[in-house]
Amino acid sequence: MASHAVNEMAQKAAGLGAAALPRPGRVASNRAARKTASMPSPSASRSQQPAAPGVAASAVATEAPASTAAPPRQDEYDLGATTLTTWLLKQELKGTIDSEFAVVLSSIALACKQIASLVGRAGISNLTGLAGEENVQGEAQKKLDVVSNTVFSNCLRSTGRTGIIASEEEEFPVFVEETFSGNYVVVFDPLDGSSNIDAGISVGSIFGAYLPSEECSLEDAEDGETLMNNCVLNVCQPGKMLKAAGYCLYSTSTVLVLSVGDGVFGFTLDPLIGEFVMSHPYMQVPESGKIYSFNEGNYDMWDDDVKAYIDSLKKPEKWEGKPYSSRYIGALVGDFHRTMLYGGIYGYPGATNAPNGKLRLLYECAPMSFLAEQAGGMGSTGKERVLDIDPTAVHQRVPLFIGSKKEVEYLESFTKGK
Ligand SMILES: O=P(O)(O)OC[C@H]1O[C@](O)(COP(=O)(O)O)[C@@H](O)[C@@H]1O
Repeated sequence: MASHAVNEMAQKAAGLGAAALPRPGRVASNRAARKTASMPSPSASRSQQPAAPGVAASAVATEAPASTAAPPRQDEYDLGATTLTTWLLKQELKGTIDSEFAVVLSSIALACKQIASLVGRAGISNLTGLAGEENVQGEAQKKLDVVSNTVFSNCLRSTGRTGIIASEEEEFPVFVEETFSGNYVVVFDPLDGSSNIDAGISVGSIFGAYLPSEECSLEDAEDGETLMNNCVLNVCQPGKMLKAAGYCLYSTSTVLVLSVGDGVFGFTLDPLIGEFVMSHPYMQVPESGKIYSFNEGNYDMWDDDVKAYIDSLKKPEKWEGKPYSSRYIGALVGDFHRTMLYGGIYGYPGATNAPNGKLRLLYECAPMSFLAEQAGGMGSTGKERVLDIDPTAVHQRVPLFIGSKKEVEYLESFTKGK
């Protein structure tokens, strides 16, 4: 079933007008025509940003301030809680982000709200099952993979502040023609863990946002090919350059977790008012936790050092008589969210059939590692810090071990330097 047919179904399900869903994936062709258009140059926009110039987002965990209590209620209609909107405003006032970036993050929150409602009603709106097409990774796309990608792309485009978007579901980064300032670069996995959809088990969305690269301006692209190269270069930035990262969990509740480089905050969607309300201020991943989350079905294909590590977790005598517990949802967002709250480690090692594992650096491993570090945890390939890796391709895969600091360090004691 062609993707636009799936979109039509989503339109019906989401009650959106036909015009609202432009065809995703329009790339460079219109660029030459717009060459003359007086778009602000990426470098100009960067200097206007109150960003910490040239410094990668702080990887140091941010301590919670003395009081994270909600502000006093003004009256009975005062939510008495911090919503995502008011939190973004506070970040702007603090100069951590600017108004244009706040618009981009709000558009991502809107996309997550839409996806939450589509996921919640998938079984009764004919949105379960396959879309009949494969994505660039050779994976059979679920209908909701395609729909979530359209929803995310639409929301980002509608801001006029995103210059380039790159999705797990799109082979190439997309140059956003509608942009008129900010030119932020946004990478995303619109629906992570989609193999869980039809069974109604947790899934999620993952995203990361960068400033446009100064080294390769979109302005100077003479033709479509150069533009595409510049788009790819803009997207392929190391995780330590992230300006923000986050995920949204679609499960027993819908929880949006994000960081703009100054701690990690979680917001739960209140279905009564349709707003994300702060529920997890200054998230800190526990320093250790006796929960490991690996797909042990791949055990025989792992390196010996990873096997030795996993075997060690199961030896009760090593852990005061109580071995580690195994938990695996099969959706990175769900397993990572639990790890952020309870501690422990999630891992997707390389294997003989997939030496770099399964997960994609740009829109899965780097955003999650940014969050882990902001919350006092770690993100490692087993050999190096995920955030230090310079991506060489948009859909590049790397092994991932992420979670509590002491747990990842213990893992690295098996894998590093061997
Ligand atoms: O089924 P496996 O091999 O354990 O893989 C599950 C992992 O793959 C993922 O589903 C990633 O892939 P998708 O983004 O394509 O869903 C992760 O969320 C999850 O942790």
